[in-house]
Amino acid sequence: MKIIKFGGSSVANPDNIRKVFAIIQDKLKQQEVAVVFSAFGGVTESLLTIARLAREGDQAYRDMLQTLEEKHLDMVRQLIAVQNQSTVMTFVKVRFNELEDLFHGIFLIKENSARTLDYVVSFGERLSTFILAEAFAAKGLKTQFLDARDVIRTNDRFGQARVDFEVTNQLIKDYFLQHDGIKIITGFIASTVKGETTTLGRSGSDYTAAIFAGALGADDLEIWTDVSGVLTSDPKLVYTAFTIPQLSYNEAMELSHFGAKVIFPATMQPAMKKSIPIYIKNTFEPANPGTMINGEVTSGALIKGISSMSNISIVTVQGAALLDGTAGSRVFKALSEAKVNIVLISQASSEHSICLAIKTAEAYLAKEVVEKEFFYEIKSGEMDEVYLMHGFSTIAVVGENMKQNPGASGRMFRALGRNNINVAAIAQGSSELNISAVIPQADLQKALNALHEAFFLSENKVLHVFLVGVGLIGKALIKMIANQQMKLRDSSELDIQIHGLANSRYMAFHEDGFDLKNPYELSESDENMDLEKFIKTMEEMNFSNSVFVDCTASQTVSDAYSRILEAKVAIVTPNKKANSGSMEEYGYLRKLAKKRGVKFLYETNVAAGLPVINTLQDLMLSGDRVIRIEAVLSGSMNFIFSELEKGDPFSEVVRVAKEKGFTEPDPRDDLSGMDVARKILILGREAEQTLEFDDITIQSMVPEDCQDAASVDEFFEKLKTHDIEFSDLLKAAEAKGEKLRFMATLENGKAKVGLNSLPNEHPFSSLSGSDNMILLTTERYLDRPMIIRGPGAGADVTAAGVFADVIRIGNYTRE
Ligand SMILES: Nc1ncnc2c1ncn2[C@@H]1O[C@H](COP(=O)(O)OP(=O)(O)O)[C@@H](O)[C@H]1O
Ligand SMILES: N[C@@H](CC(=O)OP(=O)(O)O)C(=O)O
Repeated sequence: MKIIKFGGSSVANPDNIRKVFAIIQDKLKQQEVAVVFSAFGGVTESLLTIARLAREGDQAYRDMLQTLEEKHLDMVRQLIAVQNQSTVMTFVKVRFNELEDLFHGIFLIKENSARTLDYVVSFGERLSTFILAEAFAAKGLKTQFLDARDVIRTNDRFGQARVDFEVTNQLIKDYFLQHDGIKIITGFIASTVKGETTTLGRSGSDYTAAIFAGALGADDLEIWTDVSGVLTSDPKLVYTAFTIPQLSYNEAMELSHFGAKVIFPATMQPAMKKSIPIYIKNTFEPANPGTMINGEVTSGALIKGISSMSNISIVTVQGAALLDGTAGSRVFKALSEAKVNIVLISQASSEHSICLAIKTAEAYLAKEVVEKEFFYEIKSGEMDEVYLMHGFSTIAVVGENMKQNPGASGRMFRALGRNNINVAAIAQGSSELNISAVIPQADLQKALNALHEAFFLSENKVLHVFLVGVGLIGKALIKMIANQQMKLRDSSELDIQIHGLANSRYMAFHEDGFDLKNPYELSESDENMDLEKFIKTMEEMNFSNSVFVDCTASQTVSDAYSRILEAKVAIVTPNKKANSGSMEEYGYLRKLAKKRGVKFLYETNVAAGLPVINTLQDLMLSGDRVIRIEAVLSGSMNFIFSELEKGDPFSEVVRVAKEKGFTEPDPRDDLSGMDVARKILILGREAEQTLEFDDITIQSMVPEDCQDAASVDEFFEKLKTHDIEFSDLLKAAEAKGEKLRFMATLENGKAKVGLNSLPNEHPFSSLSGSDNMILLTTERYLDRPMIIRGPGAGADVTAAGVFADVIRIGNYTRE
């Protein structure tokens, strides 16, 4: 004998039901089965809402009831041929007439007790199961509709009744002996000895199925739902969750107790007692093996799954009175008598306070009953008033292997801490089957994903990128990530996803990550760019391992860095603005990044993708000291002064440089030396020197009268009048066998930027085109300085440098 249960999601509509019937028919080919059904998806919830509206005197309950009746009649029409419909139609209508009377009564007396509500919701399973039994019988199979109230006896704890197994098991066995046909059984509902309707707790149909399996000594029990088994985490919150092939009864119980809704915790007891295996299967993917739950404890992964529960409040009971040995038990007794469920308990060894996680809906009742119990102690000041805090979730990592293998709690709290998630309370069962924590509800999804990554995907780190500035560099970066995505996944176990994109006008987001193979083009159909909103959305998406990539040259964007780092989001940028501002800001950003445990990387601030900043940082970290930095840091200036040697006039060379795209649109931005000054400022700071921009001596290459030229054309006209001066400079250098190079120097804490005449043997003299070159003279590299040379500008090399920084973040965040 096999017991199969189909949940509300499996019977939510006629299409699903046809799949369910196919599964049952398939099973029947192999062995005898009995089937347990829940109410049609969403019906229990609707009945509870209608009852609430009626109690509140809201007439809207009538329309909702009508809609619900229509839904059931429609099921009959769609599942059963017209000629066989009448009995079922009558059954449905009679039940809805009764419901109408019932709700009218609630409407009049404005009361719906737990007893009434149990009766109300029982209609869900009674209606669905009767309709399904008739529809199945119409296929020519002998069926037997069984209202479980006839065989499951419980106490009168309405809403969450306890089963009297002795009586129930006998009644079930007798019923099965006395009745033929395939039993089609209502889940969830039962009755007291007096015949009052009770329920087994929300989602209790799984339990019904287990009760039947236990009573009949079934070979196995199958729970069919809308997911392929118990997953490592709720797939609605963790997209990378995957099916756990096998769980022990204890592990399954623990996961479900802490919120894995896929199976009802109590289900395990009757099955466990008789060692009946439970299979969790997917109605919409029947071939998937799903999860098997049995008595075995398998070795392997440190934990099996992570579950969570929302709408939790923290109830703190505190005061000297608790030091008295009996006070703790008084707290729990008071709560138990009031039927308040405690999700988690945490008590410091001082025993001075107890912290309880309780569903918010029950928290006020908890406060009330505990304060009543300790009325005199509170009055005398031996105990504080019970303190409530709302807006929390519990999160639990579960697995029997934690017993033998230490390290689970370290990994759990490291992952939470790294993602800036505050832990309000912690508990670890003495069985070491679970470690649970209470965290702010707003951080739940982030926490689940961070833990999931830390425990299951540590080989595959996911980085969530938010890219501002989809210009030349930004576009090149997206292309590079797209080309490398597979390789990074396979060889570096790094998964990079882009969730936010913005240019100066528009912005767009993608929860699952943009498809990089077909790059997304921002357009007017997207939202207008609003940096505040961009950052807010990034914060709300609340991913673990988020990286903000700034490929703009904007001061406004760099002004937001502190806020971004504060939110524990890493930053990667070629934008020099933040690092070339005040020394105070430079220091602050570094301190903040360190404090928040995230990286701020900007290798491309200087010389594009050339490894200058990383090299400097490594030298400093390893104890070297910089004596001198000499550098050609402007590709455009180098192009201009090396081209000048060919004999063309200065203004003409500058014009060609502009036409080739080597200069800024207004070449004065390069000729002024300001950009080079910013770069040497940053290098100086990386060399641990305290430098402000104003400390730098800058020799501008823009003649004074050209500075005020209103347009670029006018500038070129005026520049012509200075061609002679530049050719004289060149001639003077050549006469000495030297070359002109525009360079930056830092020595003895002084930085300067300007044109130098250098001997032919100087490394800079060999530089041509738009290359950059940096000479680092340090205590270790004293006789022969370290030379870094290569293309120092261009979208591709800069994007490559940004990409390398992003990958570096992936490696930093790895455990
Ligand atoms: N660890 C988990 N594994 C699988 N599903 C989970 C888990 N945690 C929560 N769930 C949720 O449980 C749902 C199935 O439970 P439920 O809706 O009660 O199903 P049914 O209607 O079949 O009884 C899934 O759709 C899923 O969102
Ligand atoms: N219908 C009941 C019982 C149940 O178990 O439903 P489901 O199998 O859809 O979770 C409820 O919603 O609580």
